[in-house]
Amino acid sequence: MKAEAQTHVSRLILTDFRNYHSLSLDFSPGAIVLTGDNGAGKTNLLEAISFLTPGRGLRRASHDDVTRAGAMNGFAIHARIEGAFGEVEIGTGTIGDGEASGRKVRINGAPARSADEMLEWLRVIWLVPSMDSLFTGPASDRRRFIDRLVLAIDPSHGRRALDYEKAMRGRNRLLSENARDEGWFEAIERQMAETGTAIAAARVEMVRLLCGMIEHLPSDGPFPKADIALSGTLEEALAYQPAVDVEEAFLRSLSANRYRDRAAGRTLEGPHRSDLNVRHRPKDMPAGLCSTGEQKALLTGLVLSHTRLVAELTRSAPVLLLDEIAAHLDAGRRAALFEILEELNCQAFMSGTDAALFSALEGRAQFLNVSGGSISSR
Ligand SMILES: Nc1ncnc2c1ncn2[C@@H]1O[C@H](COP(=O)(O)OP(=O)(O)OP(=O)(O)O)[C@@H](O)[C@H]1O
Repeated sequence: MKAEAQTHVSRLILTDFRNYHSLSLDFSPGAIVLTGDNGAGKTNLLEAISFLTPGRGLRRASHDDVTRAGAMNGFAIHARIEGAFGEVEIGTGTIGDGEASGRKVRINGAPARSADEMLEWLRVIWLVPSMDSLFTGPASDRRRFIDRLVLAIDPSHGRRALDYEKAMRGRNRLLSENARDEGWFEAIERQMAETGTAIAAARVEMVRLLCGMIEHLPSDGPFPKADIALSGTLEEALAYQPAVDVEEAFLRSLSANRYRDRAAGRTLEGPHRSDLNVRHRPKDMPAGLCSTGEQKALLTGLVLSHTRLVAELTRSAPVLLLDEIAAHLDAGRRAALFEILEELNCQAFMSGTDAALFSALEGRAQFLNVSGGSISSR
């Protein structure tokens, strides 16, 4: 079943972003293949598109890092987005605003209330090589991953996470200062319990929805549904209790454990410590113990399931950024991926050094050559 509608980036204009001094490009709605040598600027282009969503983009880079070396005034990204709603112009960057004030977002020329406003128009999902260590790296990577999935369907999740972080930093400060002010602790812990429970509940819900979407993957083939089993640790426990009891339990526990946390110098429990478990079902094995290829297939299956989920919930297929994915897949897996992308009906940017890997898409995709900060059609 094809997603009914699609949102896509139809034009992108970059100023002083990474190795692009000045670039203006028009894109077609379907598959877009970016090929070029190492260091040409393929990932940089995908990264620019990832800035059309809140956060620090697919490399989690600072504004200084993404500003072209030697540029004096920051960077700017302008995009025209087309969807069932018609057209909208999104502009973002630091030009004229300086690093201290952060990047600004404009929608149709007017300042946005916050970066989250971009999510009303466009959802961007990515799969990049740095995610290859998702299952073997620290739990914080997996928390960030699940939070990004939640954010794509619930824009208020970012605010919640910031509020929780702020409250926790306040509690940690009180702990390290050996403060005894009950009133302060109570106020901060109440806020942590409220936002922390909401964060955990949103993650539980995402895991539940994703499990449903995984069922849409093919039964066999390169990204089979039978392989993926998902669960969260804290989230799983919380999922089976009514939210308010959980909030009260978390609050009681925070209060009861001040002494322990004071000794540790930080808050030892809460959603900032939870993890996402992904298992290879047939092997009954944590994903982190699987082979590199198996991990890649599990991750690809997860990202495709999330793409389908976003398409269903928002009634519009999101934009996908797939960096160097084709190089890791054999011909059969590549063909299957292209088929799934076509079925999902999303605009998918795919990069690689070797155009031959995308030959199956001849006549069905827009092919672009990237070279030293400029881009030409093939
Ligand atoms: N702030 C910056 N200013 C200017 N150039 C930059 C900046 N940041 C990165 N670059 C340059 O961008 C290039 C890397 O581009 P990118 O990562 O997009 O390459 P790529 O085409 O994806 O290559 P690969 O195939 O090796 O992954 C490098 O040459 C790097 O020096």
